[in-house]
Amino acid sequence: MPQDLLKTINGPHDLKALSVDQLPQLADELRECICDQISRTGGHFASNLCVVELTIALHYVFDFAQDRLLFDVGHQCYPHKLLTGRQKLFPELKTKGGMAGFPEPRESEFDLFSVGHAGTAIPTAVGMAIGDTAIGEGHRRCVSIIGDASIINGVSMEGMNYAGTLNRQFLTILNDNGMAIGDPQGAVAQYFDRIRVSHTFDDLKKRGKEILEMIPGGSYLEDFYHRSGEVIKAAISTGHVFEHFGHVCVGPLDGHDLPTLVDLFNEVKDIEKPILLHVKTVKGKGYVPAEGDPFRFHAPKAGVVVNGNGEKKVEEALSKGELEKSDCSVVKKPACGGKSFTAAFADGMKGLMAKDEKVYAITAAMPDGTGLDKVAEAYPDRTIDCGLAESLGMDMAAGMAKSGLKPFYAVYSTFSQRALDQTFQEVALQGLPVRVCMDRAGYVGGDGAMMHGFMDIAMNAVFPDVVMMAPSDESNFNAGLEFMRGYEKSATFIRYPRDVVAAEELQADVPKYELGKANLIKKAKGKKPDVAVLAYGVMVYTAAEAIRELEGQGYDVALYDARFAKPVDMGLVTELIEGGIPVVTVEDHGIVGGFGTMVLEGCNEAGLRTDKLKRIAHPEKWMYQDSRGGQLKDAGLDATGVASTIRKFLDKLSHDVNVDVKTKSSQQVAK
Ligand SMILES: Cc1ncc(C[n+]2csc(CCOP(=O)(O)OP(=O)(O)O)c2C)c(N)n1
Ligand SMILES: CC(=O)[C@@H](O)[C@H](O)COP(=O)(O)O
Ligand SMILES: [Mg+2]
Repeated sequence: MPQDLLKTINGPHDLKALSVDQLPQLADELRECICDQISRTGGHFASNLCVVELTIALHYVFDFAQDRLLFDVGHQCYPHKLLTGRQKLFPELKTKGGMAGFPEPRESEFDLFSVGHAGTAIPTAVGMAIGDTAIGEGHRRCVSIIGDASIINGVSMEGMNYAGTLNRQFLTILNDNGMAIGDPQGAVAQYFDRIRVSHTFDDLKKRGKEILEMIPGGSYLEDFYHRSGEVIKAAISTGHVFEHFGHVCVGPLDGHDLPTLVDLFNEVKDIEKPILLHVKTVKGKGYVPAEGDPFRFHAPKAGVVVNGNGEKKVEEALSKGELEKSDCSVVKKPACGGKSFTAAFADGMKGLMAKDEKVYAITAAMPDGTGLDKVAEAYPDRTIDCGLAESLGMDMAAGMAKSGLKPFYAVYSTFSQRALDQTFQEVALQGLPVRVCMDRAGYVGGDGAMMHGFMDIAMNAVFPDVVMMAPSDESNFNAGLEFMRGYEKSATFIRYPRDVVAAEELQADVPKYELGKANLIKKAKGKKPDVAVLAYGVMVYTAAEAIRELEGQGYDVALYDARFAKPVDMGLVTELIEGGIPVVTVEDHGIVGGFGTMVLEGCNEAGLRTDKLKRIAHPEKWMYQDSRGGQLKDAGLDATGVASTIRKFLDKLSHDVNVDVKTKSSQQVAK
């Protein structure tokens, strides 16, 4: 398809110039453009296909140069970006200088917040509605789109609760595709499922009169009904759960029925009430394999989606009965070039669960991302998905630990931020042995600034007694998990990156984890090394590579796997500093409050000199979308960067010593 219409759209004004009859073709072209792009670069897929009609209809009716549009999570913003003048950026999706994978105000005035975490759209929309009204801009309409899984997130519900009291236009679109990344969890998901049948507008028209009979006479809804347009009359819903949150509820409607959506938005756009529009959609709509398996097509890697031609082949095979919808796994994931830390975690967890029936695993809507889907296959009764609710996950873990279980909460570092207060009060303050396993710790690559795990040490190390660890490779991961299983005195945290574990490990026999003890990986050649490197987590391997370069240049370096950021191995640090050996820390975490800073603070507490201590960590700046390798390089955290920083540090120290010696001798001469 040549995408003739799409090419003419440089902004919503061009879209508005089309006739409603042309919109379905535009929808097809948008889908093809997205399929083509994702086949080449990977990216969020099924959710974008899902909102094509909704996005077109919204931009067709509203004016988001003025009005407010907020996407929850934001992983479904590609059609929006393609309709708001960003087609040229799309080929470089999620790469440096290219299009961000999430809403990004730096890119366009049509994106209001830089977001990727769920639960943000409704509460921020409430704030904007209040703010706009207060400053005399209340004519700006406010619209948010949220998925069926994200709406159960605590802060979404809090937003709905407040929104129900707003006395102005406020439209929330519940995009109910019956999916989170995997299956949605909980009672609300079951409720949505019961009202899953998607009514076409024609069906609904037949129900129009029945609806009126269901509306209590004299109620605000009856009054509203009589003043409403035809679509609202047909689709107004009574008894919807969000009616009790003070919203007029409309739907469920078919979220792919473009003409009806356009009519509906025209009818609701100026209604001065909070309205909840419930639409039923198909995640992956229009790409048959994704419709059959939206879980696998949530965010496929490059090559998983087969471009236009391949799609036709799949469709053909389906129509000939050569392929079942459920069998769409014929479209294989490309080899990822090594075992991921996530896979190592899943294997490690299975090992723990095999030997200890008190071990339970929890995820908050990330079974695939955290590897717990594999664990659930082996231990379905001891693996819990609590839904898209990180704070709930943390509190459930607290309760389970209190009952005597050994909960391991697998959560992305960035999403664990959403459970900070629960970690503080319900876990740490109680001294409960919750085991928090933080995946995606460090730079994550293409998802960009909001998804890096750059503050998990800073955020959690402040709690007295907790233990913080990071494994350098798979053997250390297993040893670390085993330590956590046995440690009952407090919460334990382990962090690991969106990366692969080393195929060849640095140590043949990995010693057990001992609280607060680093592990010597490589001795210096001489008695007193030029420098000792204490690396944290996977950075041990980067440091080892940097050291090979330094040794080639004549430096004698010792390497330690720090293992613990809390407690820091102060015995080792004291020995090194008192022995006059410069110490360099290396980590994939923010410099503020990171492992190196823990060492620095430890030295300060112990009255040790810190002039021979150097921290290598994330610089204090936002790091936007790029490959993880690119981000590490930018931060000076690739092997070359680490070697160069160490070299400069040592050069400076020897220069300072020389200056010192010269100053002293000239002072002696003067005497
Ligand atoms: C706080 C938070 N936790 C987890 C995620 C990871 N995540 C991204 S999309 C998604 C599922 C969202 O489901 P839904 O809201 O129904 O949207 P859909 O993907 O179905 O379009 C999850 C769990 C996230 N982005 N933010
Ligand atoms: C939108 C979202 O939050 C997730 O889909 C996230 O992008 C997944 O990241 P990974 O690819 O690292 O699992
Ligand atoms: Mg959904």
